Amino acid sequence: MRQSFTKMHGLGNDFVVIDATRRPFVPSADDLRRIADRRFGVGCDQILVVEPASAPDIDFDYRIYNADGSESGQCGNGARCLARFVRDKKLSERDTIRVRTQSSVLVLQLLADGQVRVDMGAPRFEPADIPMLATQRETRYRHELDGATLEFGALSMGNPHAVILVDDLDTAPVRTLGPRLQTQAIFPQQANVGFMQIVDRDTLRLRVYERGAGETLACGSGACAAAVIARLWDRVGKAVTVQLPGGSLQIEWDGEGQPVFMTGPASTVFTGDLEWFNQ
Ligand SMILES: N[C@@H](CCC[C@H](N)C(=O)O)C(=O)O
Repeated sequence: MRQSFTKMHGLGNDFVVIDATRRPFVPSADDLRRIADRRFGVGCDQILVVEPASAPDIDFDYRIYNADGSESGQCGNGARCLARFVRDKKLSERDTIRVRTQSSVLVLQLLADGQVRVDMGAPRFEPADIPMLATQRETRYRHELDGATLEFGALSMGNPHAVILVDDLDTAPVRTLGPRLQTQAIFPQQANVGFMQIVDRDTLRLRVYERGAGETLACGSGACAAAVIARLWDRVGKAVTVQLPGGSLQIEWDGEGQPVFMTGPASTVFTGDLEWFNQ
């Protein structure tokens, strides 16, 4: 039997989305890498799978796989695409749905203008929750790397993030320092590494070297992480526009213990069938 899929993107962070509500989709890591391959497969940063709800208070389970076959507990741009997908495929008629990932419950709201607003949950800062090997929570962590002291903020948005402040995003060492910091032993599950430039109190610029996918055109959870860290460092207010290479997201955060809200677009590109995927 063929496996149908929908190709979608959120600001150029692209996805293969699969409906597993009626028939299970149980891919191996090799299957996932093949789907994500931009030459031998469909090509994407992440594969998103919609599954039947595993608890009464949610609408769907939402599984997230990176292009390298690893699984994550969070994908913000994917969450917006999932809301669009569920509506377009008539899996739900509701404007607001609750989905459960490996690590979080997210509330997705389809807005009248076609954008999607996501309650991403509250950021977690305790090192054990990120997870990160550190003796105590810090607003700024310092880490010796390649003979220099690197300063960054760290938190979990349901997945681990480190955020580095830079003066000039265009020349930031995203593809060299990103993978170096990502794979340090202080991050036992690795981390998504964001490079953030402050434009003004309402605006950030951001590039993210993602775990399992490399640098992407946008990272929704990374945008939330950057906005939270910038607010903790008193560099922005409670609502910020985060400008990513693929476009902008609106992020709102009321402070410690409160959820982060992310608003942005979700686009469908095409649908197809995986001819080789038989289950
Ligand atoms: N692109 C995503 C994040 C996807 C998962 C991430 N690479 C991880 O491994 O945690 C987003 O929009 O949040």
